[in-house]
Amino acid sequence: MTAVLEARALGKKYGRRWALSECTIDIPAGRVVGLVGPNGAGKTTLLKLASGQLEPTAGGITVLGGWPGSTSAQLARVGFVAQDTPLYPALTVAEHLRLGARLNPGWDEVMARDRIARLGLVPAHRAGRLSGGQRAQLALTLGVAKRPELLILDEPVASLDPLARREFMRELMEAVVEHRLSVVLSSHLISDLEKVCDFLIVLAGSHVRVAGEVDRLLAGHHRLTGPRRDPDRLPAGRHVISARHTDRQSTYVVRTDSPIHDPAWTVTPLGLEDLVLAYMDERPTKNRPVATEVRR
Ligand SMILES: Nc1ncnc2c1ncn2[C@@H]1O[C@H](COP(=O)(O)OP(=O)(O)OP(=O)(O)O)[C@@H](O)[C@H]1O
Repeated sequence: MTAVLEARALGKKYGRRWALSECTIDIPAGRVVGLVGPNGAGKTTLLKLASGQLEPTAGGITVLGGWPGSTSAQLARVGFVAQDTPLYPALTVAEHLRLGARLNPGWDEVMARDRIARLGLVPAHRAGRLSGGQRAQLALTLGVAKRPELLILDEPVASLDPLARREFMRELMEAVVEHRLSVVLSSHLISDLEKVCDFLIVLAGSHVRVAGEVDRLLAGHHRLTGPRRDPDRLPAGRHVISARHTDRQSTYVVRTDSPIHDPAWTVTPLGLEDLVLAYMDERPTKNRPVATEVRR
């Protein structure tokens, strides 16, 4: 299967500070990718590099086999909805749709109109008078109706109410299935991502902490709970991702390829949120391997 996004030692510096560093990932086509990490981790920077809005300082990135933003054909294949839903405040909803139709060769007029009607957006209203959530819905409509092959969404649902969020996620999944759309979606709402994502990237401190298929990542990580002890007394071959201790008890999240049969430990599986939090909690250390899963 072709990769929708390939990054090799990708880095971006603002002034003297790296916003993204040594980012190497392969995202297969047809996936819904959840991009998570703490504030300032580098998520928006990665998404802007992928959509051609920023130039790398180091390394390289290809999207759908081409340089991001290099040609109008390449731009037409990638949809991007920014975190701050940039619209033209003086233009009406209908004028935004007309602009979308003029700028995008694959524009789906029926879909755009249906979506606007279903959301109850009034075509004659100016974007500057819409609520934050309504603006986000309009921006999302423009991104989806463009019919891109890859849709990049930077915190698209943050300003939507819970019902609208659920509805949007459902529509997104329909578009993935019907139009073979690939999606990269950044969000702090892991419970939403859990429902739709089959590929996960955790960024923290400008580095990729983990990347791979959600099922395989969940199968390869465990929580170990037992009497307090140091990590060097853990069974061999386990990478410690996070550790917490009380006076009497230690709790580790470990990555391992083999089953753990050690009666000294209670072994429990992890959910997506536990996994994400463990990697976000991880202190950057030079010697700790980045758990990047390679495509099969
Ligand atoms: N235009 C800019 N000029 C200087 N520094 C920037 C610029 N944009 C981002 N940064 C810095 O780069 C780092 C990564 O920012 P980025 O916006 O990519 O993080 P993020 O993971 O998207 O954060 P959030 O979850 O808060 O949206 C931060 O330290 C931020 O301050």
